[in-house]
Amino acid sequence: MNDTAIKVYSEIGKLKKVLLHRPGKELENLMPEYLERLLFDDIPYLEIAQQEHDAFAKIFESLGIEVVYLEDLVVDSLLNDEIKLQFIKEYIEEAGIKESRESSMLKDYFLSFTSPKEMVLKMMEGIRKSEINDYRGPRLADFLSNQYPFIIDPMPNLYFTRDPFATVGEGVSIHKMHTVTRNRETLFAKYIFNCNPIYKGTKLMYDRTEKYSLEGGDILILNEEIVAVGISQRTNPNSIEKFANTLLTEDSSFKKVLAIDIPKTRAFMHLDTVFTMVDYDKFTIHPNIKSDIAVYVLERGDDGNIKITEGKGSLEDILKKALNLDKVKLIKCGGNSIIDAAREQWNDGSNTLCIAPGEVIVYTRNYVTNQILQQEGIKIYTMPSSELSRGRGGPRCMSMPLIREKV
Ligand SMILES: NC(=[NH2+])NCCC[C@H](N)C(=O)O
Repeated sequence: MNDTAIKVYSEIGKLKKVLLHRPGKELENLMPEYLERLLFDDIPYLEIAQQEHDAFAKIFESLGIEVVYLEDLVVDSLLNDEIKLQFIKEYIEEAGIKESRESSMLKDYFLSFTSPKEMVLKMMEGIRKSEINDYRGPRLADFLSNQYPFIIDPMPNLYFTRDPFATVGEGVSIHKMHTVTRNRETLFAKYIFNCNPIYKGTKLMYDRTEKYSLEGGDILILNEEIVAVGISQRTNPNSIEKFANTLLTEDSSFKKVLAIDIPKTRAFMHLDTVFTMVDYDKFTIHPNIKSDIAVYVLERGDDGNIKITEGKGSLEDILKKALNLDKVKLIKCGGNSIIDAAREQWNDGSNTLCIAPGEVIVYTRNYVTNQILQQEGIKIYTMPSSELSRGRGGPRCMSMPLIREKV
C-alpha cells in the first residue's frame, strides 16, 4: 500500500481525493417490474443522469479535489491473466450462474473484450439474453419465470460509492450488504483492496464474508477518536460490535463507536439519509429523528473486551460530549414545514457531502434546506439532481472520500 492511499479521520476535513462511479448503462437495464428488488423507485434518464454526475465531478475538479473512478481502480487491479480469470469466475458465480454451460459461455464473452475497462463496465451493466448470440435459451425455467430478460442482472446502485465499502482512518471496511443485489458490488472492492498496487494491503476493518450486514451510508467519522454508526434498515447491531472490535485497537486513534438507533424504513435507510455533519459543530437532521433517540457507546474495557453503555441525554448532549463542544446545532431538513421536510428528505436534502469545514455539496432541488444551511453560515455548492435523485441517494452517498486533510 502506498503511504497516502487512504486517510480519512473526519467527516469534514478538506477533501483531497474522492471515489465516484459515473452511472452507466446499468441504469438502462432497469425495468418497472424489478425496481423494488434493485432498490430504485423510478428509472432515471441516463443521458441527463450522466450530465448531472459530470456536474458533480466538475465541482470537485474546480476545487482541486482529485476524482478517481471505481471502474479504473478495478481495471488497475487486474494485473495479470490469472487474476483476471479468477475475477471473472467469481463475478459469474456471484451473479447466480450455476450451470457450467452458461458460465463457460459467459467467461468466453468477458474474455472477448479487448479493453478491460469495457469488460468491467459490461459487468456493471448486466447482460441481456438478447445480446449473446449463442445463448441457447429459453429453458423451461425461463418460461416459468415469465422469460426473465437478463442472464445477469445490472448493478444500478453502483453510483452510490459510499455503501459497498467505507474508508475509516487509514483502513477500509468492506461490507456484507443487506440485499443480494448490492452484495455483488463488493466484489470490486475485494479486488481493489487485494490487488490494486495503490490500495492492496490496506487494513481491513470488516469483510464481505461476514454474516451480518453493515453499509457505508451508516458510517460517519465524527473525529479521529469517534465513529458514529447507524443501527438501521441496512446495518445490523451485531456487525457494529464486530466492526468496533477491529477498529478500536491500541494502534488506532479511534477510541469509541457511537451506535445510533434510527427507524428501520426506506425513507431512513442509512444514517446519512437522515443525519450528516456539515461543520465542526453543525449537522443536518431529518426532523422526524427525535432528540431522545437511543445511542449506545462502544469502547474497549480494561479486560480487553468491547464494553457497551447507553448514551445519556439528548442527541445534542451526546454529540457535545463526544466532540468536546459547548454547543452543537442540528439543522432541520426542510425547516419547520412537515411537507417541505418530507419532500426534501425524500430527495436526500439531509445527505450533504462536506468538502471542508462549513462547505457542502447539495442537490439544487432541496432549496428550502439549502437556504437554511446558508442562513447558518454554511457555504453550499449545488448540483443538478432531477435524475440522480431517483435512486434515493444524494451527494454523500455518491462519493467515497479517499483522502481528507486532518482538521
Ligand atoms: N448511503 C446512502 N444513503 N445510500 C443510498 C443508496 C440508495 C440505493 N438505491 C439503495 O437503496 O441502496
